Amino acid sequence: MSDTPPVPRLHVETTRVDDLKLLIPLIDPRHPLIWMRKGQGIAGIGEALRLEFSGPDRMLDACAAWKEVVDAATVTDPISAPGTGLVAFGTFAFADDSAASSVLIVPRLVLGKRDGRFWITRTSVEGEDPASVVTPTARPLGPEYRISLLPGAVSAEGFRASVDAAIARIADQQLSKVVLARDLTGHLPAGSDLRRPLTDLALGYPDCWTYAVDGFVGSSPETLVRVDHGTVSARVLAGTTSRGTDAEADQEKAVALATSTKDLDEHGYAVTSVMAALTPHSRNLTVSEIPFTLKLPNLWHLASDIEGTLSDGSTSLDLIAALHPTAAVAGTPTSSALALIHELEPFDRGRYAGPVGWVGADGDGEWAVALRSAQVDESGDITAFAGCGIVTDSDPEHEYLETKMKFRPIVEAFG
Ligand SMILES: C=C(O[C@H]1C=CC=C(C(=O)O)[C@@H]1O)C(=O)O
Repeated sequence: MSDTPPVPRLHVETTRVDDLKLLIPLIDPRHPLIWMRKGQGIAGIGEALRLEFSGPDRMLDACAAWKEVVDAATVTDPISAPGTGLVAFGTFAFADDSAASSVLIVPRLVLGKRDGRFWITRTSVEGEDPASVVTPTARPLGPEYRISLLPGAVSAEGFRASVDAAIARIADQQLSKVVLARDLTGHLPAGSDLRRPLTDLALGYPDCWTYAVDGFVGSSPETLVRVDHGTVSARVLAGTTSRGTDAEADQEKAVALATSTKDLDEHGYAVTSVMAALTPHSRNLTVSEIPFTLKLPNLWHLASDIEGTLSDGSTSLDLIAALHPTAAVAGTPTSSALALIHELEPFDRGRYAGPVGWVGADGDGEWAVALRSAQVDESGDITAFAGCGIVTDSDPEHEYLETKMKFRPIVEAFG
């Protein structure tokens, strides 16, 4: 007899509503579920279904489990737009051997806004009274709090030493690029309202994907993959510099980044890895001819947009499984880079640099690379990571300062 629990039969109903003002005040202060950019997106409340995965096949297992959930569900969706109908929010661990769980969560209630359309999706499990899924009202934010995030397992010196070691391995031709991270840790006061940092992130970084799934929060500028009615797209980032202190200096920084051989090399590895992963699943795949400079409040990135048409019916979950980990967060070649990360980073990255996003019933979805993130545990412990691509011309002090810039969104949202 199989001991696999039966797949729950979900009853899902989307209805159009006239208006939804701000999404964040509507969500749970302690267990927020959100995915938004430029003020649009989806917010979730409660859990109708939670699926957990781990190990090397965590994403492929999620694909299979999601298909069963979709097949068993009854969905009424008169809008049929990205984020309507049955959706799950998801976050996946970076490493195959991570102790962090990877999850798909179907909320009881999803509130969505996109292109002037607003909707509410109610989900109940068969046997439950659908009327028990009540519409929330905005709740005032809880008391203000400010915490310090301090170096955790890796000190500034430790990070610089790891970068030195990585440069030596690259010089030895053991690999071409590796992405090394360091951690900051802190503790939140009991009952802290996570909608506060999320509001700061969403307002401060409107062009990034602001996300919260299972205590994992952040604002990422990097789209791992987006699948929408047969089109596939991604935004690859790698190569970073600081913002200038005035308009002229800022422009000079952008020009220097766009012409830096070191950053263009670092970027090239990341683009190649994404193209290689998407090519078997797409046709007409195009990439920006030369990388462009992407301006964020805390830094400049080199960016390339990739777009194509899906050729094999892959879902967004299939594609995150194919793409992860790209050379923007691991390195090149992938296996040597992962081995070096394992050797030089004395911590489990958890969900940092893994895929975070959502998937719909038809497999479409939007996934970011979980950068500029922090994991908040039930105890209030918080851990954040930031990393940099190391190539042959990297400089340890420069890379350390780059991690400081990358921590800024999280450090300022919580501090
Ligand atoms: C690994 C991170 O950023 C990646 C994405 C953009 C630019 C990067 C870089 O310039 O090193 C990294 O590849 C991070 O933010 O922790």
